[in-house]
Amino acid sequence: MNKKRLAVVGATGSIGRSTLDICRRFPEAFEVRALAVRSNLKGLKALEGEFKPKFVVIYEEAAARDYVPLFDGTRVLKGKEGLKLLVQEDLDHIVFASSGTDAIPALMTALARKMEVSLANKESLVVGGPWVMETVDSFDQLRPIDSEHSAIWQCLLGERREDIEEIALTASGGPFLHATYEEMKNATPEIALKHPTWRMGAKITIDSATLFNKGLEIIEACYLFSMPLDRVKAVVQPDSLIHGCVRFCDGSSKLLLSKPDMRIPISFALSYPRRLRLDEAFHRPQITEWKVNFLKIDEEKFPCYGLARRALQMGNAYPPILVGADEAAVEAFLGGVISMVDIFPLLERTLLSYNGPSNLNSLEEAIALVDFGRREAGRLSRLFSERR
Ligand SMILES: NC(=O)C1=CN([C@@H]2O[C@H](COP(=O)(O)OP(=O)(O)OC[C@H]3O[C@@H](n4cnc5c(N)ncnc54)[C@H](OP(=O)(O)O)[C@@H]3O)[C@@H](O)[C@H]2O)C=CC1
Ligand SMILES: CC(=O)[C@@H](O)[C@H](O)COP(=O)(O)O
Ligand SMILES: [Mn+2]
Repeated sequence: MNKKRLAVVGATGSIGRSTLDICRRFPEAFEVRALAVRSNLKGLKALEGEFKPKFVVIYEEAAARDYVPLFDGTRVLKGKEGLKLLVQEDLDHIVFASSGTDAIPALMTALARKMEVSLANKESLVVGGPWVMETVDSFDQLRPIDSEHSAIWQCLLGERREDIEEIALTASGGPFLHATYEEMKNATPEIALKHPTWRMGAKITIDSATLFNKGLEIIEACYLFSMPLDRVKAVVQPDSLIHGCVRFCDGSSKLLLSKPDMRIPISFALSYPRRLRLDEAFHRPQITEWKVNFLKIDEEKFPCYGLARRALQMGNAYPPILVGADEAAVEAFLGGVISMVDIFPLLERTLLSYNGPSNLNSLEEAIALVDFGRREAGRLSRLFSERR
């Protein structure tokens, strides 16, 4: 079997490390040729030592100046240009596991070059869904890693589009599933960062606590599977054992169940159409341990979920604004500037402050609106904090 030559963008993060763990376990299947990070030089150095990539990309140019590669042969690329150049190299597959929106141009280049892509980064689809999807060549070129989307993708294998009635994503409900409003208002970042079922980066963990993550995932699913909003739902499944469900026109439903471990959807994206034999470290839940318990999302308690759905209905300009606004809002919460319950009004007011066209014509305009959302929510969060 030829080894798949991989690049991992966001190599030092939660998804990046899980991806590299799969590469570590299957050295006969994968060769790690390129690693990209934002600024974590220490983490990158350790990975360079282990995987000996041909080149590394450091997005923050100031940080890149201090990087002395371990091996003479390692090429160091920098900044935006570096990320774009990564796609030019001799690769079979790129994993987009970075946070934020910086890697969208590289994703577009990879897709346009018909390369295989595994996508964890949900912001790319929420911001650029229409343009990303029109560049995708085939069902298996863009392979979702986000657990719910991987589940739906797997449920759809071998099915006809016109037979799908409804798609349902599951939500864990986050750490505040049973909390009161007062408890959420007084929650410290430390409490909000304690996710009940998944270990993830800080930004997505806070999004899970407000259920904004599920709102983003609804938008991600609508674009990815080309489904109208009224046929894409989310339900709470507190154990995170079931990740997604598709209901078909004959009354049958398919569910995908696995232990909550991101290495499982990652391995499927990397090895599709094969499956890798993951060892007992992945503890397959026994059938008698399965709990098929679902709850409705409490939209009053978690208004960020509905706000994201509304944003998609309002036009393709609004999801990018929300993405930028939420980055600023989560940063303000983690920095102690606002309370967790301020995140919703901050996002809503940022959306309302936009008075440009509801529908955009280009990806560049969408990316510009992420910046608008970030700036506007940053400004509003300072006002919120003065009033506290
Ligand atoms: N964690 C999870 O289980 C899941 C995550 N996702 C999505 O996957 C993405 C990553 O999440 P997660 O792994 O939790 O995030 P982390 O915060 O753990 O890691 C982010 C990674 O992205 C890198 N990065 C950030 N900006 C850039 C850039 N401009 N260029 C190159 N690298 C960059 C960081 O580098 P550095 O270390 O140098 O800062 C780091 O390696 C997000 O979009 C998230 O929504 C989706 C489903 C599940
Ligand atoms: C692992 C994964 O895919 C995350 O996006 C997950 O969905 C977060 O958990 P919540 O269901 O709590 O948002
Ligand atoms: Mn998810």
